[in-house]
Amino acid sequence: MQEVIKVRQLTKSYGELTAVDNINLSAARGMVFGLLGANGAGKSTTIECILGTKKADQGVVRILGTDPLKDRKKLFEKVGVQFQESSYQEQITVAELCRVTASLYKKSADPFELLARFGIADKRKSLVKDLSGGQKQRLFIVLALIPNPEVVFLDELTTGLDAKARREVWKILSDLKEKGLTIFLTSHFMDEVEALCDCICILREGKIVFYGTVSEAVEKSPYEKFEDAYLWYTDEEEQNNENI
Ligand SMILES: Nc1ncnc2c1ncn2[C@@H]1O[C@H](COP(=O)(O)OP(=O)(O)OP(=O)(O)O)[C@@H](O)[C@H]1O
Repeated sequence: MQEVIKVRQLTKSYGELTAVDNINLSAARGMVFGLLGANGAGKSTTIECILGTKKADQGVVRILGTDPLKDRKKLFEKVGVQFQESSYQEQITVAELCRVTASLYKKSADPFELLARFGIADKRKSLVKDLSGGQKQRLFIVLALIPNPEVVFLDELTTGLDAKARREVWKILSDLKEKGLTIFLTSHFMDEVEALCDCICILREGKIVFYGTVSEAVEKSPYEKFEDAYLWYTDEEEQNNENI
């Protein structure tokens, strides 16, 4: 098993608040790993510390065996990241943004083939700011895949997508996974997590409250449906389990 993402004893605080509290996780090649938790649980902070865009207070992170803080250049070609809208300038078209992004990489995928796969090829000439929320979201996944990455980080994967588009995105990601892509995602949709994730980690107030497969999460909870189990793990009042 090739460990593509390795996190050991990662901790990050903002002043008094410990946003990520001593977490360990591991994702193998070709795996879809889901980082879950309620708003404010620490998902984005964890991803930023893994990517090295935020400096952790403590812990070890390796992506493809490399320290992201020390060897950013080496990882740049191999890691795709879905950024949020604010990262882009206002007056740029979809085609321009795709071309500029592709020009940054030695072996980029064909951006127009990706736009077609994600059903937004007809928007090439539109300004990014004029796209609908769901079209933007699809574009941001396309941009993350342009490097032809070995591992991709997708934060709130299909937020804003309609039901059909979500299914299409799941299918494309499943195909890429079959080809060996490692996918690290966050999502608030439990049907999506069930459809895609091989392994999940549920955070509550920065701590891991469950780590394993979706079916194990259900088995170790008092519920039969994953969404009910998930809510139980994330609810401070209700649960008092010792899964970790
Ligand atoms: N720059 C910051 N300064 C101070 N506190 C922060 C900062 N960034 C995040 N936090 C706090 O850290 C905690 C974890 O935030 P984080 O954004 O990692 O959560 P999240 O799980 O990604 O949430 P969401 O699902 O809402 O995106 C929250 O309580 C948040 O308010």
